[in-house]
Amino acid sequence: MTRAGQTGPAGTDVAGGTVGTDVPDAAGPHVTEGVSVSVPDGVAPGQAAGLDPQVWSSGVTRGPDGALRVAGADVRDIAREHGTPAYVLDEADFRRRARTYREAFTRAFATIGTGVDVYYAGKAFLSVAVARWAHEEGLRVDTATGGELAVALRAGVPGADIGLHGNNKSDAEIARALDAGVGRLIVDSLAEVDRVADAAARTGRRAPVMVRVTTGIHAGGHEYISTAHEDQKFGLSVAGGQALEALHAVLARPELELLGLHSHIGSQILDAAGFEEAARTLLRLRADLHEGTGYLLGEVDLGGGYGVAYLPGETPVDPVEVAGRLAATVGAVCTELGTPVPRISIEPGRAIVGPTTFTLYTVGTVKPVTVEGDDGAFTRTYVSVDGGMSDNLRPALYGAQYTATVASRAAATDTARSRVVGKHCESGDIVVHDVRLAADVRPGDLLAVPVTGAYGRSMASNYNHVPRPPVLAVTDGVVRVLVRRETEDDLLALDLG
Ligand SMILES: Cc1ncc(COP(=O)(O)O)c(C=O)c1O
Ligand SMILES: N[C@@H](CCCC[NH3+])C(=O)O
Repeated sequence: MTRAGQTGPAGTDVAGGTVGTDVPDAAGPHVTEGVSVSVPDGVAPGQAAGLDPQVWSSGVTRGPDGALRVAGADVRDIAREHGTPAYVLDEADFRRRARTYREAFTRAFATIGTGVDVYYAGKAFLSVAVARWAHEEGLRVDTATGGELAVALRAGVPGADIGLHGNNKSDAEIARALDAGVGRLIVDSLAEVDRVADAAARTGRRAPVMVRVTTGIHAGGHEYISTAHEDQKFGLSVAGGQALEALHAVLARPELELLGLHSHIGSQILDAAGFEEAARTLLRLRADLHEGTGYLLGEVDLGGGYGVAYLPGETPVDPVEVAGRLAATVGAVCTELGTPVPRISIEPGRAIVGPTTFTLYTVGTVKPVTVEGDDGAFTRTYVSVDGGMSDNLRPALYGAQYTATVASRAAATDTARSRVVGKHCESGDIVVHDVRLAADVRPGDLLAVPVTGAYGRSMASNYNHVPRPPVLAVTDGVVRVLVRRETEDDLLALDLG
C-alpha cells in the first residue's frame, strides 16, 4: 500500500525488514521530503515530513526555521562545534527506553509472581556514560568481550550486575570476568564448562554460570543475525542433546554454580511468536533436568532481539505487549509442567539505543544519474555524504533500510528520488537506498539519518583510513562528547612504519 501522493509499490517485507524496491519516479513535486518509498497509508503528513516518532528520538523537533533540533540543541550549532559526520544521541530518550523495558517486563512478570532483570546488551553501543545511564535506570549490563567488560567496569557497574557472553572467550577474558566478580558467565560450548571451572578453581571462588542453548528457532531480520537455528556457531543444541549434556557437566563441577538457561534467538525480531516458542523449549528443558536430577534452575534468560522501526510507518515491537505475551506463556507452560516459575532476564540492545541516535552528515557531491527502471528511465539523485559504510555498515552487510532528511533547513515539499551514498571506494557504499529528499539538496546541507544508535558506532571501521565519528550526547540543550572523533594522528599512531 502506498500513501496518497506517493507512487510505486511498497517495500517488500523480508524476514522482518523492509527492503526498498525500484519504483518509477513519477511522484513529481509536492511530495514531502524524507519519506521512504515504503510509507503505508495512514501516516500523518507531519510525521511523514521525516519526524515519525517511531523513527526519531522523542527530543527531535524542527525549529521555527525548519532546522532540526535535538533536546533543545540546533543541529547547525552541533555541526559547527563538533563537525560531521557525528552520531547524535538523545540521553533522555535512552533513559526513557531503558525504563520502559524494565517497567514493562517487571509489571508483566509480577502477574505470574516472579521478578525480571533487564540487561542492556552493550554490543549495540557501549560507552562509559551509556553503561552508567543504563545502570542508573535499573538495568544490568550484558557484555560480549573483555573490551565491553572493561567499559562496564570503568563505568562503575558492579561486577555482580554484569554478564559475560562469547562463543570463543579467551582464558584472559574468563579470568578477568571472574576477578571482577561478574554475576554470570554464559557458557557457550561443552569445552568451556571445564575451562571456566578450571579458571574458577584457580581463583578459589565459585563461578556463576548459565548455559546458552540453541532452541532451533529461526528468527531475525537477516540470516546473519539469526542465532538459534541449528547450523550456526552459538549455543548448545536442545534437540541434539548437547544442552542437557552441558547442564550435567556443569553440575558435576563443584567450582561452578548453575544459575539457569539462556537463549537468544536473533536480532531485529518484530513478532513475539519466536520468543514464546523459545521460552517453551527452555522451560521444558528445565523441567527435564529437574525430573532427571532434582535440580531446579532458578533463572531463565530469554535474550534480546526486540525489533525497532527503521522507516516511517513501520511498527516496532511494543515492550508492554511482548512482555505480556511472554509472561502469559511462561506462566501457562510452568503450570502445565508443574514447575515453579523461574526468575526471568532479558537482554535488549537495539530497542534501547537504536532510535535514540541519528547520524549527522554534510552533503558533498550531488549527482543526477539516469536509471533504467522496470517502467522506463528515471533520474536518481546520488547525494554523497562525508561518511558512509565506515560509520554504518548495516546497509552493506544486511541490506538494511534507512530514511533521511535535510536537517539544516525546513523539510522540502519539492522532492526528488534520491540515494544517499558515502565517500568510500565501493559502489555498495550506500547509506540510504531509496528516499525522497529536497529536490534542491546541495553541498553544505546537513543530512540526518535516524535510528543509527544500535550497531552503528559499534560496528564502525576505518575503511579507507577514515577516522570514526564522535558520539555526542545531548541533554537539555547541552552537547557532551561521549566518544571523541578519531583523528588521522590516531590512525597513523598505529602504523609503525
Ligand atoms: C546474546 C545476545 N544478547 C543480546 C543481544 C542484543 O540483541 P538486540 O540488540 O537485537 O536486542 C544479542 C545480539 O543479537 C546477543 O547476541
Ligand atoms: N549487528 C547486527 C545485530 C547483531 C546482534 C548481535 N548478536 C545488526 O546490526 O543488526
